[in-house]
Amino acid sequence: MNAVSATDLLETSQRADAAQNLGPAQGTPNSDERVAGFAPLPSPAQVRGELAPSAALQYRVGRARQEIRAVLDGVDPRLLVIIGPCSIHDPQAGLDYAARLAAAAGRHRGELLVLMRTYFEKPRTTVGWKGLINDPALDGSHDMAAGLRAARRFLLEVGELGLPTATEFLEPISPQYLADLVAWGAVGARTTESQVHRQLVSGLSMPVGFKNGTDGGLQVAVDACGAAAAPQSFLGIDAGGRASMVQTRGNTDVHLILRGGAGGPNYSAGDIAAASERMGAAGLNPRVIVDASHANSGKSHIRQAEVINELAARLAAGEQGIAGLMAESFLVPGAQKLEVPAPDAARTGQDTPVLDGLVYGQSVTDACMGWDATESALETLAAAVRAGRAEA
Ligand SMILES: O=C[C@H](O)[C@H](O)COP(=O)(O)O
Ligand SMILES: C=C(OP(=O)(O)O)C(=O)O
Repeated sequence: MNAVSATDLLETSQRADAAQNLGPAQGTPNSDERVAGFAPLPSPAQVRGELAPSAALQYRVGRARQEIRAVLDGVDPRLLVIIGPCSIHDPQAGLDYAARLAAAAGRHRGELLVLMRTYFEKPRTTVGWKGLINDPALDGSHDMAAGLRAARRFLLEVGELGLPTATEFLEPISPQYLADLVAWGAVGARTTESQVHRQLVSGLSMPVGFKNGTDGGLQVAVDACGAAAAPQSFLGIDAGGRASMVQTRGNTDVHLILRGGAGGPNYSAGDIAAASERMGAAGLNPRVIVDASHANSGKSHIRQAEVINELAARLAAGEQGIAGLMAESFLVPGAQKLEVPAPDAARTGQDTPVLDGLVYGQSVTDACMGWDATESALETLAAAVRAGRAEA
């Protein structure tokens, strides 16, 4: 074995860091031993100032949140439909999709309150591409300042089409950059049990749904709603990007999202009644959102459309308790594989145009229904809501 000196190792890692534009780790002795470097980001206030919403859009975001609350509380008899790509990887294709969805949402506005999934942060089971904010060039270059701006720009553009936006909050810092443009939020199955995410939700301004755990466990999500509804004090950042003690008032618009689990789907009428009862017993909103994707469809986009049809038939027959549905949909059905290079490779974000090698409008994460299936799912759901009203 060749002897490698500590100096050699240090020089090698410094060269790699320089290639990635990382500053030196700044810790005192014995700290940051595994940190390759820190790259400062613009503050949330700076990015919000550069990409500011019009007064009309600010009004629309607030108005959409009120409408979502009314649907969740059963005051507005429409069905909430949270639909769109599993992840936004190509803003241009995302906007093409948004334009089509905005038109369809307008056609069905009497029955459906349609929000677009604008998901920029992907929780991974192990490793993989973690979304547009984390790696906007999809090549391992991790230009997060560009990613935050791209996500914010996308929210502005979708908002200007008149479509309310929905996103998963994963990193506790990113909401300061984006949340003012988001009408509805989710905490995913992998983070529902996390205290950090529950605290975060307690301070978010929009309604937020917690998913049941990946094992199918409901109690973690019921507990999450209880924790997020309460005032909390925790460590966070302010708009200037300063580390801060954050004190919240609690989010009373929290609710449950059933997404199935390791034991299979959980969208039967019995599952929904049991979940509603558990939430009601805890003093929380008993009306739930059903995710037709993920473990409720075995991640099959074909099965997802069938799940929507089953749920539509039940809504048409007058079933109560379902406030909304979530579905993953994009322009082209299915998904394609994205090969992300090894994290230690030095990249610029410009020399590998990953998008050029991908199918336009097809998911690079979970499989999505294509546009035709999406349009007919929205029609089926709108008809089901009309029939359900006649039934009641
Ligand atoms: O919704 C997306 C995925 O299901 C989630 O991010 C986990 O993905 P993974 O299991 O492929 O990492
Ligand atoms: C990651 C997601 O879902 P889940 O947390 O249910 O796996 C998602 O909706 O994108």
